[in-house]
Amino acid sequence: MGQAQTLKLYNTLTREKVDFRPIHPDNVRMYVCGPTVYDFAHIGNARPVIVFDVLFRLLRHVYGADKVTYVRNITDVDDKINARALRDHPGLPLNEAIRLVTQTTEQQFLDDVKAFGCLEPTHQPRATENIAQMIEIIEKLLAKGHAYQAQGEVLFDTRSMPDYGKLSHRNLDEQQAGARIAVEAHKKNPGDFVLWKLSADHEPGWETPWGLGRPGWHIECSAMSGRYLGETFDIHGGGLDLIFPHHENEIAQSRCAHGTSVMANVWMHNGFLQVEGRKMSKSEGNFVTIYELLHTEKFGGRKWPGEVLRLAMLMTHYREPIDFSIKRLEEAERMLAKWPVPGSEIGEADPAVVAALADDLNTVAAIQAVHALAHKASADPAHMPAYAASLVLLGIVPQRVELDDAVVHEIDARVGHRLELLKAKNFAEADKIRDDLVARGIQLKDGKDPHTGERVTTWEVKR
Ligand SMILES: Nc1ncnc2c1ncn2[C@@H]1O[C@H](COP(=O)(O)OP(=O)(O)OP(=O)(O)O)[C@@H](O)[C@H]1O
Ligand SMILES: [Zn+2]
Repeated sequence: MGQAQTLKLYNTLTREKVDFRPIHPDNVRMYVCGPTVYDFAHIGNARPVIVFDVLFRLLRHVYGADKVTYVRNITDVDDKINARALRDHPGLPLNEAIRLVTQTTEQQFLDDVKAFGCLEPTHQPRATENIAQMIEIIEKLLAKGHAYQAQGEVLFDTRSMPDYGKLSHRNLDEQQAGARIAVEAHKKNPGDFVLWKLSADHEPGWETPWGLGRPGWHIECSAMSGRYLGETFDIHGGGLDLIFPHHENEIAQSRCAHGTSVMANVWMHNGFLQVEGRKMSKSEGNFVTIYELLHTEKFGGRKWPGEVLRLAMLMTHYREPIDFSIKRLEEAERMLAKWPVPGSEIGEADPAVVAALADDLNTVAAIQAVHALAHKASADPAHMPAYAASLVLLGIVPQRVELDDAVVHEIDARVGHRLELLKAKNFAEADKIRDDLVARGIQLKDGKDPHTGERVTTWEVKR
């Protein structure tokens, strides 16, 4: 655990890699936008969860496990949730139906994420449990002239903030000039966004000075980050699609309400998981849910272990897009098959792994270093403790494989075929079979039957 290790992180705010210096090294604070709980999460949604789990692990390694506070929220109030509740539970009162949707979806999300070996964030606040904090921020914004009421809504006045648009590098004038859509009549500026809106009788609502209503999306994260991390904190993360408008508007609300010059010092965004070059998303309909991947045979005709998806995800740098495919999962699985199951003794992580991760989470280089270490640890147990510690940083635990009968049969048959090839002195083909099996983590041991003197081959799964 060395404080000497300086982390370099790419900051979307400045568009450059910076040396990371926490505001208080004994409480490093990170907020990551969590899921809106109306439907199963897809494997694209898993990317920020996994990427920021690696960062959480790294921060804990560098600053100490009890010196990092990680908040990932649950958005459990949203019009998409209301629509889903109406669709799925038409007989129930809306609020009851909403509770059913959010509770089951939230539980599903937590189960999904567990399969990826993610640590639990320090806090996982729900939006509906932070309404008072949202109201407080909106009151401040109104009092300071950064917000106004119009047609049953409280709106943020983007013109009231001179440097609005800094994160996404958008300029209000350009936006206005380029606006194709007519400005909604009640808005002062096209970029103004909803902080609060009135609810109809059947919609979920909370009593406020502006009537019974519900929050806009962005205000939730300002309220929850402020409550758990303070007005200014170290790192704010999420997927690339959140830069605008979500994060831009979080910054506007928090900075204007608190009178601060920054909300978070470092803004980090993961790239998209794509299918044939397009972002995996619910609206595109090109998604595979985490549940389907783990528990059904929908993707490639089989189930996939969570750690395989995790490794497949980390085989690309977090800011690059990933084109998702079965080939990629197979590649990760083959690599994992060669990694031994670590012993229980955890030593010091390999400096090469730490250095790679400290360079803006270079998981590609970190995995290469772990791979080399896995090889060494297989040959010499003295390397096991360092190997185990390095795996902890990546959050990957290679499991002993359980082979089903069909696979055992297939391997037996190939081993038998190889023996015949050897007898026929077709060494090239025989070696090909051996190499193939080795690539799957299956080690062959050639010997002689002590009684008959005949060549025999046994095999085992090496992990
Ligand atoms: N294809 C993707 N690749 C990487 N990250 C993604 C992808 N799709 C969504 N995310 C991220 O997942 C997190 C959860 O977001 P959210 O629950 O709002 O997803 P969503 O917007 O419902 O998904 P969708 O885009 O499919 O509608 C966010 O950080 C978002 O940036
Ligand atoms: Zn957010």
